Amino acid sequence: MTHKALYISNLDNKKALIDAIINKGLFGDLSHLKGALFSEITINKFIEEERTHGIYQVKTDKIKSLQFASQGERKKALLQYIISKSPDYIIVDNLLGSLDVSFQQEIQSVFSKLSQTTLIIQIENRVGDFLPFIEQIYQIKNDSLVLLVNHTDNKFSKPFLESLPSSGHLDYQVYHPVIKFNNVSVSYGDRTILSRINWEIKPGEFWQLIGPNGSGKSTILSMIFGDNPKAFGQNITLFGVKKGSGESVWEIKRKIGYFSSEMLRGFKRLDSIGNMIVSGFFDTIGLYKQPTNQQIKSAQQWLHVLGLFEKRKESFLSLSKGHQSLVLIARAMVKHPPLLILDEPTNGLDDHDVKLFSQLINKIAKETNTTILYVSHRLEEGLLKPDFIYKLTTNEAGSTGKVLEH
Ligand SMILES: Nc1ncnc2c1ncn2[C@@H]1O[C@H](COP(=O)(O)OP(=O)(O)OP(=O)(O)O)[C@@H](O)[C@H]1O
Repeated sequence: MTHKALYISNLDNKKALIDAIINKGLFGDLSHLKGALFSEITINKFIEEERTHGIYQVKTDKIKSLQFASQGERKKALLQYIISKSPDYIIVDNLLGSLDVSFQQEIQSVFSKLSQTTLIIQIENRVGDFLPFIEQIYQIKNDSLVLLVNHTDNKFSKPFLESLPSSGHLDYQVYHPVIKFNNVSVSYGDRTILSRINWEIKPGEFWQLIGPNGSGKSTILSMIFGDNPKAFGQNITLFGVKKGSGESVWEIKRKIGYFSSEMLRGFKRLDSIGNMIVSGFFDTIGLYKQPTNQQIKSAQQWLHVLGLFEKRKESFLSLSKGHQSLVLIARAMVKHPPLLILDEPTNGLDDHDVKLFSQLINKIAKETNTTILYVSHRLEEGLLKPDFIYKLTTNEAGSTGKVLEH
């Protein structure tokens, strides 16, 4: 049994490649074998089944439904389900994305064991994520498979040379504290998720939020950015104002630039790249209001920074995933928000795009006064070290948090 892998970029059509592996014998004839696909694609299919037919096939002792499970919990549950079906081969797509550090190690050893009896075909866009037992790693060149040799890519060592638009006389100190949680606890039914969280973020700081899968990171974000009803009655201060003392959700959202890799899936409309950035002033997707000259100028400066000014009238969807991410970060930043939230921002990006992403965030951290809250299991190589890390630790009685300083 020769385990194989395919190194792809965000420009390759992953779904078509998976189809070619399963049905067209890209890596040899699999038609007589029982296969499984370990991928977000499969998770989304099962969630669709839950929603439309009420069929709950993928469960664990802890998780009864994929819909309400965290990203990592979903992958754990899918792996357990796939193993229970004893397939002859498993196609693994984005093995480590969304997984916490300890589960990353665990899943690698689970697959090492499985590889003794089961053919593994792995598809990755991060060269560091291949399983150690894979014997042959291929990539697509001119529509054919070639072995991957010595992958280095230094093409974009200094991609963003122009300055970011200035925030003028905006005084970010008036937003102190940007976020303050005072003994915040959250429960679902009789399960406590967060237990007495105390956390203060000051203007201009760069934070990373970490914690194992299911520890409550997304829940914390939804209390800040979303309209999670669990925030009601809690002692939370946002931008110097106690939550619940009159500010509407929209007023809060106006002060936050938000980017998550999940957003890349949501855009189907045919907006131009330029409009996509300008729409950041209105917190809408697409442009419904006439922007002011100053707003247009600011958006144009972002287009210059990204090197996309000449392409501004082209469709946003024509860009690679990496460049779509950069445009959405510019869209989040164009209004000079006091807070930028980056929620698992590199999940799904390939090596090349992650380098671009890191350089853009470094530039934002250096050139603006915006506070950055970065939520990720990974600390990307090229990314500046955050000033502080807030770490959630899971406990039976709910996750607790503490600040780790560099
Ligand atoms: N609406 C809900 N009903 C019941 N349980 C929920 C609901 N929303 C979240 N949970 C549970 O709360 C816990 C925390 O979930 P959350 O998504 O905040 O974790 P996370 O730290 O972001 O995880 P991951 O790193 O895996 O994305 C999980 O165990 C999840 O199953």
